[in-house]
Amino acid sequence: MTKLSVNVNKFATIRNARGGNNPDLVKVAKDCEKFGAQGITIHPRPDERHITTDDVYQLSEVVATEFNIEGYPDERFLKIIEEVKPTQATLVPDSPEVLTSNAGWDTIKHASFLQDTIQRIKAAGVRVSIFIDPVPERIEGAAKVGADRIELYTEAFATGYLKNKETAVRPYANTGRLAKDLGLGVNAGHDLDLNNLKYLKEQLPFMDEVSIGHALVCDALYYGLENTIELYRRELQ
Ligand SMILES: CC(=O)[C@@H](O)[C@H](O)COP(=O)(O)O
Ligand SMILES: NCC(=O)COP(=O)(O)O
Repeated sequence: MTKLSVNVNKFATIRNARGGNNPDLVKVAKDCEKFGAQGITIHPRPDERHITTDDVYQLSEVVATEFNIEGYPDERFLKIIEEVKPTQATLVPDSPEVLTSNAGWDTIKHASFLQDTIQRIKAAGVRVSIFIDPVPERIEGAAKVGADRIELYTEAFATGYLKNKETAVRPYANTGRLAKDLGLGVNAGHDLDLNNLKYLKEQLPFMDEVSIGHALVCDALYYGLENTIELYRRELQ
């Protein structure tokens, strides 16, 4: 089964736009789970443009499904992980000023840093996933540095899907199977939506989790949150 983890960053973006507590992120997360989300994902960026540090601790008290915290593993992030102990930490090589995540890890160039970081997070009893491009050598590198899972960075798939879906999915299917053969779990995320998700699932039936935020929140503006989560879950059946 491929679990749907709803990334609630953009609900926090809307909330922060007016400075109050509407939408209430704790209520949103609980409702997402009530409507069928099998996980909640957040990405507490250093500038707190959406998810704040307070959000992290408040959500950690209420998330009853899988709690996935994404981010660059600096000391601030690692302290949060060690204190909150989420289900999963997803390491993303983002610099603080990026508009959104735009690259996966070079697990060869940064092997030593990743190995030490993963060891520290695992010592806290937290599962570790590495945000990664579908490059075979880097998938092999993820296994070597001790990751539990990879998260395939699917922006290139989403973009290519609109032109030629077979070509777009091929590197993801190949490296996803390689990861499985190496004993890694396989997550996927970034720019997945109601148009491309079903095909990705058909070609990578072994995926453990997809984390979806931006498109899902946009769809919820039209279809409502409960209906939208049901629509995304249906694409993963
Ligand atoms: C790692 C990933 O692809 C997403 O979680 C992305 O980081 C979303 O971040 P924003 O919501 O800030 O665009
Ligand atoms: N890891 C991907 C994620 O959490 C959400 O990415 P997006 O759907 O907002 O592009």
